[in-house]
Amino acid sequence: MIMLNHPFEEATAIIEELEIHGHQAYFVGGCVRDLLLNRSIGDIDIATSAKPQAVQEIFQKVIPVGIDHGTVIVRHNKQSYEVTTFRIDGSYSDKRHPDDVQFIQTIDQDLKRRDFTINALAMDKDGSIIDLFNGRDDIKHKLIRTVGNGYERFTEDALRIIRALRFSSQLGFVIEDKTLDNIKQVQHQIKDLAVERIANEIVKLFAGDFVNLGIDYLKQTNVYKHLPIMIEYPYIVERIPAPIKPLHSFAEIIALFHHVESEVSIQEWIRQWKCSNKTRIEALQLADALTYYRKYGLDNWLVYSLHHDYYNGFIRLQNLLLPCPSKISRHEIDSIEDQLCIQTKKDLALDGNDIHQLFPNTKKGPWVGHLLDRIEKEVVFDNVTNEKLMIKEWINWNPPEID
Ligand SMILES: Nc1ccn([C@@H]2O[C@H](COP(=O)(O)OP(=O)(O)OP(=O)(O)O)[C@@H](O)[C@H]2O)c(=O)n1
Ligand SMILES: [Mg+2]
Repeated sequence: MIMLNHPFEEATAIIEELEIHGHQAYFVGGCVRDLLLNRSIGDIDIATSAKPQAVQEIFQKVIPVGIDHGTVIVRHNKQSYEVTTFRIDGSYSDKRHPDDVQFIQTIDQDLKRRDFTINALAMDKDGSIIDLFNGRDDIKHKLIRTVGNGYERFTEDALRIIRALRFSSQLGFVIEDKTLDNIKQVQHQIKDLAVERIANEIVKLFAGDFVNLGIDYLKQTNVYKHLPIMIEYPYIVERIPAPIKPLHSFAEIIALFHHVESEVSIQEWIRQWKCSNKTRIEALQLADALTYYRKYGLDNWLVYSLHHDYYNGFIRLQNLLLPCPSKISRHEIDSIEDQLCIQTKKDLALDGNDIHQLFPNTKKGPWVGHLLDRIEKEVVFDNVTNEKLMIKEWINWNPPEID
């Protein structure tokens, strides 16, 4: 038995409440695995014999996020807990009714439907563990192994193939031989998955502490040949520098791939992987910064153009690509930032109106913007002081090309 501390202690109240109402309830999945591994606990998931309707009646604050699949979020002391009814998935045994799930009364069958032995653990409120598939042994031996027949587990949900690789990357675990064979047999089904689900797992894979192991599996299994863009440009995976360090976002991953094969535009990555606008902006900024660095190195303009939030991502990526002695530090970037005399174009001491007053007889046009761009660069590089008079003087010597 294990002494349960935070965050399990707080969640015990949910299990007790379900038990008081005559139901069974356990901690399940990743939280139990991570507890045994001494890793920080992400979400706490609870499995129960109570039907979703009953769960909703027992607790005051609930969010019915996936009633059809038996999942209700219970809010307790400002925390969210996913409470899911014991179930077997109809879709797994009968592909004709994909959303058909069947609620059941015992946890055994529920554990049997899960992906890997290390994830098929349940724990009661006192810390006793139910381990029907030797998940604890596999944790001890650092092994990723499917529960039962791997071919079936992966056919039920091909995302589990990518999950296997991402767990190896997060935990530094080896994929057990048969499981690896099954991955190779079923991987062509990856193409039918929603790309957003794959992207979620790929982000975790590239963020893992053992990312190089994850990437090795990606190559060794040929799984990457079933992923968008990598289908068409399989060699880009070979071009990932090795070893790498963990990356923190999908945008960083895209920027890295774009750097090793610029023929695939950021836009294309965003389109095929259905990324958010936020990811698009971040990836474009990072890719621009890497390209600029390759040409000019680290200077005022690079730091000025790159959004503050992406400094660390840029450093992470750039340092993968640079030999050891020339690595960039955050301190280096911060001290350049501190000395920048403007933060944005709006900080320029002179604007479009001022320019029109300087050239009262000249028609408005794109030349005004171009001139401002040049001024901005001169000011950022400290070639011109950011004062109206000084800038006007500069314009005198560097007259605009009027279109
Ligand atoms: N395709 C999937 C996804 C999930 N699960 C089961 O549902 C649990 C919870 O899923 P999820 O939160 O996605 O994964 P975790 O293992 O909890 O990992 P993480 O720590 O990243 O949340 C898993 O442990 C596993 O038992 C599964 O069997 N098959
Ligand atoms: Mg989880």
